[in-house]
Amino acid sequence: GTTWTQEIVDLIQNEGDVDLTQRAPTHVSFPFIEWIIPSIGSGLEQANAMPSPRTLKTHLPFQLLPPSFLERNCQIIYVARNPKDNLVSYYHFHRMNKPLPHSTVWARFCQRTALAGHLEISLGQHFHTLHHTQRCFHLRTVYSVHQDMYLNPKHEIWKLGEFIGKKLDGSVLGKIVHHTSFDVMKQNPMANCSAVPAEVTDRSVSPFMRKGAVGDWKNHFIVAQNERFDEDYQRRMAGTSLIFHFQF
Ligand SMILES: Nc1ncnc2c1ncn2[C@@H]1O[C@H](COP(=O)(O)OS(=O)(=O)O)[C@@H](OP(=O)(O)O)[C@H]1O
Repeated sequence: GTTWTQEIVDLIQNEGDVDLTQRAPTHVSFPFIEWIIPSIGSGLEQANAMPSPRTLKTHLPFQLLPPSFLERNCQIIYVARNPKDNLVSYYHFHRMNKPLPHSTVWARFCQRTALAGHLEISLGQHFHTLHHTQRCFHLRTVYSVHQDMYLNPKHEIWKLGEFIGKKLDGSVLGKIVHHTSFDVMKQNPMANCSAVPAEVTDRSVSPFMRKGAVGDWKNHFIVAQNERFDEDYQRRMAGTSLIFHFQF
């Protein structure tokens, strides 16, 4: 849901002006701070060259964020997704992302990443939500949860607007809902990640915007994987107030 949220935030900041959000691909408008791609450069340098206020992207877990994020009282939009759907999406992302360790077989990916806790995936532990919810209760943080955006996009976009400090009227809200719907975004070359260089992604293996659905995990997990996952989930997420629903 990160790219989705980025497009929503861009439209909120530009008060629904679609032409303005077409100025550049997402990774150019929003520096991805831990990203270094030879043909694009370093996200950190890109961020440093930008005037404030800047909107940045990171996949770093909370404890690895630069301390200035807290010292300077940055606003944080934390994007989370039902971890089963997230794992499935990640699996397909790994298949099409050339620099990442290749894992062609779902059963192996599922076993090694989520269940055995190996750091085979690019961004470390699959569950970093717990750390986050425990540590930043008092910070300027809002949660943007994929399934909530999917089920009630208008409300979630309104909520993000309030957080950012933009009052969105009904027509702007409707416009943002439309332009950030899966089908419209998938056709938008500035928002669908098709501008990411071919040295990084091979979209012939799997498109970046693949399904965007809630509940696709049911097409991948077998019963035993699901049971193991549930056990792990209970253990790792005990104590967090963030609730995901799996029954779709
Ligand atoms: N508009 C919209 N609606 C619904 N879903 C959307 C949308 N935009 C992106 N997506 C889905 O988000 C998944 C990619 O996640 P991220 O953007 O977080 O990936 S990234 O790590 O930041 O590159 C990936 O999910 P899957 O399709 O399930 O693989 C995208 O399709």
